[in-house]
Amino acid sequence: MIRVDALYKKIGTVQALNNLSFQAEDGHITGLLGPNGAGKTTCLRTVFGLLKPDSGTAEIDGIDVSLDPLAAKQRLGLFPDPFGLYERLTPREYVRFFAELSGMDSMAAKEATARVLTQLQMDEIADRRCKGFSQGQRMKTALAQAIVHQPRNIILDEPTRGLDVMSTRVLREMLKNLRAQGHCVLFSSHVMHEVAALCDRVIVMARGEVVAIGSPTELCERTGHDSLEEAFIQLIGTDEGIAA
Ligand SMILES: Nc1ncnc2c1ncn2[C@@H]1O[C@H](COP(=O)(O)OP(=O)(O)OP(=O)(O)O)[C@@H](O)[C@H]1O
Repeated sequence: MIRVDALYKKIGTVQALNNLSFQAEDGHITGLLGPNGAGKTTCLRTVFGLLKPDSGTAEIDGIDVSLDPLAAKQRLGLFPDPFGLYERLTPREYVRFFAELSGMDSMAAKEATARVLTQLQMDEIADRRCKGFSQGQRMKTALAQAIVHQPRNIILDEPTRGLDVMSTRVLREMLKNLRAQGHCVLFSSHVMHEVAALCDRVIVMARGEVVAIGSPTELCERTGHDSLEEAFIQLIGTDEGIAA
């Protein structure tokens, strides 16, 4: 479970997070939806411990990220930008490297890497260099890296940005599988149909704060709109920075 409570963060003159509080549950896919500049990335970076909030707390399974970052990170996987893989490494080398970074000893990292590569049906490409990989193969490698240490919680920042339809579908299935296994999945997006297709719960944010929380259906009912896009526009108060 991921919980943020009363997070404030000012970056330069911008109040990027402004009393942000919400919870993402195990066994759910939670979407962080908001227009450009709403504070989604700032929130996820704070949850991962890359940014320190001015005040407020971020907790992973009840562990305060600021107080015990190592323990919190062991329970958290961060899906990296699949375009930024180390091209010279094979998935096996790449994933094992990150397994060791998460604190596993060499043998445990080797075994965990073999397990996750098989789980994601990557055995055939596991020992090829990432250079030249298709987007779907890159995404699988990125996901293997994020989950090799078997974190209960996984966060993804605009994971389908720049992906083609097939790769987006691969990613969707991977996220649904994680949910079915009881993981807590939190991802940011400003793409309506993606959120509608995947999320059990949506945290709608704008200007660094939560403006609504609910399932896509609940958000439609609450605003009296049939379409999610219309519901979101009403909740946010503008259509600026929204992708259909
Ligand atoms: N390093 C930085 N320097 C200056 N301003 C920043 C920095 N990082 C974030 N901000 C500002 O903080 C606010 C929130 O940015 P953030 O990247 O969290 O939004 P976002 O919801 O992820 O947006 P997008 O959908 O465009 O990626 C924005 O106004 C942004 O300009």
